Amino acid sequence: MMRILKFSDPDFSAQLQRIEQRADEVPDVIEETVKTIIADVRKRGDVALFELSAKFDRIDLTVETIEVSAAEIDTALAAVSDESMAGLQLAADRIAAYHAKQKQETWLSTDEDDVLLGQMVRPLDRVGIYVPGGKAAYPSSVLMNAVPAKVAGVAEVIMVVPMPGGEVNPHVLAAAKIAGVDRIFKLGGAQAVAALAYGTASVPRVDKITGPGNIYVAIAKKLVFGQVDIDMIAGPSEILVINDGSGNAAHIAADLLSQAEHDELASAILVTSSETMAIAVQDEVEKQLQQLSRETIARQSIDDFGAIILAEDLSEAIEFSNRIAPEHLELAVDNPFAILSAIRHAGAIFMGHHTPEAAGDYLAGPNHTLPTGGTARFFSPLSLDDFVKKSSILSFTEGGLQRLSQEIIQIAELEGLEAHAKSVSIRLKK
Ligand SMILES: NC(=O)c1ccc[n+]([C@@H]2O[C@H](COP(=O)([O-])OP(=O)(O)OC[C@H]3O[C@@H](n4cnc5c(N)ncnc54)[C@H](O)[C@@H]3O)[C@@H](O)[C@H]2O)c1
Ligand SMILES: N[C@H](CO)Cc1c[nH]c[nH+]1
Ligand SMILES: [Zn+2]
Repeated sequence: MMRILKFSDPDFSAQLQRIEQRADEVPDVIEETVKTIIADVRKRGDVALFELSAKFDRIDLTVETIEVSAAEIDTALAAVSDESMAGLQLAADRIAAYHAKQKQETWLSTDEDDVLLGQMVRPLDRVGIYVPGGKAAYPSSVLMNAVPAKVAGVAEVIMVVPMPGGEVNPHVLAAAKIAGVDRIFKLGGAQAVAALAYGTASVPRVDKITGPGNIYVAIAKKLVFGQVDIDMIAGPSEILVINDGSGNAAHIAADLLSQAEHDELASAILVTSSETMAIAVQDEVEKQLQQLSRETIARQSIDDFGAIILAEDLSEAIEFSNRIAPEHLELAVDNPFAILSAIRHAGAIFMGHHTPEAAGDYLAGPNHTLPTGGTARFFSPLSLDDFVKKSSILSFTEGGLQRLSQEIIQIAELEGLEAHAKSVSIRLKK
């Protein structure tokens, strides 16, 4: 049973601690495993990948089979219905259109006649995208990562996806084809992240790794940061629903379960100012849980990291949500736009009673790769910015340098850096 708690209940603090430490404590236990895996891949390359994939994904890989072949892609495409292809294409088009709006242009400013300044935007050369595939296959995650990379102009997109038991998911490969992924490797978990970060004989080293994954993937990304860039920590899914008593309990329960079914470590929370709604959602969750094929996963997530919280009013609910900084925040209230400005931290905000989180997961357009574990306090959703980098442009005329030279020399002398000062003074007209 999903528990109904008030902020003043002693049980509430205990549950809040579990929820907040979900992202902190587990890594301590698992970090050593991930470190060992990364070190092994660095040292033994492909051989380590073959052994680890056999161990964790029950798949026998060789140099010949580690990469998905053109023939495997053709077989997959033949197995996908026209309707599924059309659905994936619609999603890809909407994601591309949304992300195209995020494009930043190279600019040069001529505010000062004798000094030209600007910023050049360039796509990354090679990006690795992690597509989860342990407990479920995620064609949508292929699109959410690869489409923006291609819109940004990334030359080479390398995808890794685990294929447990050697099973190839045709929809994942179809999504990769639609999105224009360049190469696909049958790798998952920390070993896939390590291969992308350091490169092996088979897997090319990338400049940046993006994409969500389970706790092993999230920690591996954290550990290789610096060797490569990463997007964010996008770990086990989360949803927090703020409700004012309006709306439909069955809809709210369905939205909570839509994230709980991802992972035992997922978190689903309702904060409502209505006791009637709290009880109705509690009943609905129980009813709907029993109908889910992934009931065991969803139930554990609900028991361990779920809660229905009874708030005094909407302000109390919003304050709590800002503390959690959820990956997905649903404002299931009559007038969501009236409270939007009070929301300080959330990966994505779903407004009103007709915007289920699942619409954002699949095809609304915004990215579904979002910060989790409270990191929405400082991380943003995956966006076009993740696939480009910028160079500053500086161009002085002789007169421009003359005009600003005294201050440059002055600051160089303040720092005691003589050669810096001289590099300017040597150019000045006597
Ligand atoms: N935030 C987002 O945008 C987003 C999007 C989609 C999915 N998700 C999340 O991604 C996750 C997907 O998880 P998943 O497990 O289905 O797939 P996954 O691909 O992330 O993880 C599977 C891999 O984990 C590794 N692994 C499993 N058990 C291990 C162990 N004991 N030791 C070492 N390695 C081990 C294996 O190598 C396996 O290949 C879920 O938590 C889901 O909520 C998040
Ligand atoms: N809700 C996930 C992000 O946390 C994304 C996803 C993919 N498929 C279904 N859902
Ligand atoms: Zn989802």
